[in-house]
Amino acid sequence: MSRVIRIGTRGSKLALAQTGTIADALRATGAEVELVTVTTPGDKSSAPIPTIGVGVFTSALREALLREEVDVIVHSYKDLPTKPEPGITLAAVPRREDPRDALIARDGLTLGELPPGSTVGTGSPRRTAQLRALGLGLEIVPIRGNIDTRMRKVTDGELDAVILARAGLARIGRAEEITETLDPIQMLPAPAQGALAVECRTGDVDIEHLLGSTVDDEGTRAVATAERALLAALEAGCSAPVGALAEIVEDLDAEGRVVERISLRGTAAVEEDGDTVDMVRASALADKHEAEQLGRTLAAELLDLGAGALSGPAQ
Ligand SMILES: NCc1[nH]cc(CCC(=O)O)c1CC(=O)O
Repeated sequence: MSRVIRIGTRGSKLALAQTGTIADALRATGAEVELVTVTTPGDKSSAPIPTIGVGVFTSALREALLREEVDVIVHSYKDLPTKPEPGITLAAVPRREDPRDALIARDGLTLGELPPGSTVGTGSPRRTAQLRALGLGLEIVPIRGNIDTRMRKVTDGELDAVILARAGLARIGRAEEITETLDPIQMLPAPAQGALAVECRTGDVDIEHLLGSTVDDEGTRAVATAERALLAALEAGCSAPVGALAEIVEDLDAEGRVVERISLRGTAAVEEDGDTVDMVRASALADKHEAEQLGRTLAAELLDLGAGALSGPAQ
């Protein structure tokens, strides 16, 4: 392509790392790529994310895309609102990193080794609810800030531990400080955690085809679709207490042939007067081409089990 491809990015270390992988992949095809930094209101605010809403990091990037200041934008998929944005196309979902959550604790401790009363920092209602459900007697401390700021609270001795997405730590080169990668049986990740969403303007077919043929990964798209359909059906924003993990698994069909299916596990909070009183869990299996339906079916099951129809920021 003869035109220079402008990729819009936030200025954080994580955003630059994520955008960098897409820029590198496009450059490898011979394309000329330029990075354009966009400052979002979410970068300037110090309010807790559940208060300011999930859209704060994405809307400024989308506005820059719609104003034609940039041609491609890259998000952490889990930070995207579930509602589609008119004029914007999800052109690629690249191969996902490890979706699990990670513990960074003092003295190399694991979750099970933290004594009752230990302080664990997280700003996520999903992580908070699942930690409480484990019944370890941990004290959950609300925190925010970028990954480095959160990690510093452990190295400075202010907190005993923090929980962060493994993918983010890997992307900024700090995965070796993880003291335990949490088993999804204890802690289901956020829907689409560890995956990226690469967007372009609807109708910009050159860019759409380029992204689709270079960085899109069909399997990741399928699992992320199942997880996000579950989230959407619960009408929850990314900061609501919902966890989901879909995986491609091999199964046998009626004739004994090996086929790929999607397995989906989900968890959601049972709420009373806005407080989480319990977490319910369920799982299901479906054909690889029925990702969306699988997510909706599992959401219906979680609602039957008492999950609250969530009213969180669903922008
Ligand atoms: N909500 C913030 C956010 N958005 C994406 C990531 C990490 C990368 C990812 O999950 O893809 C993080 C940090 C975290 O949750 O630890």
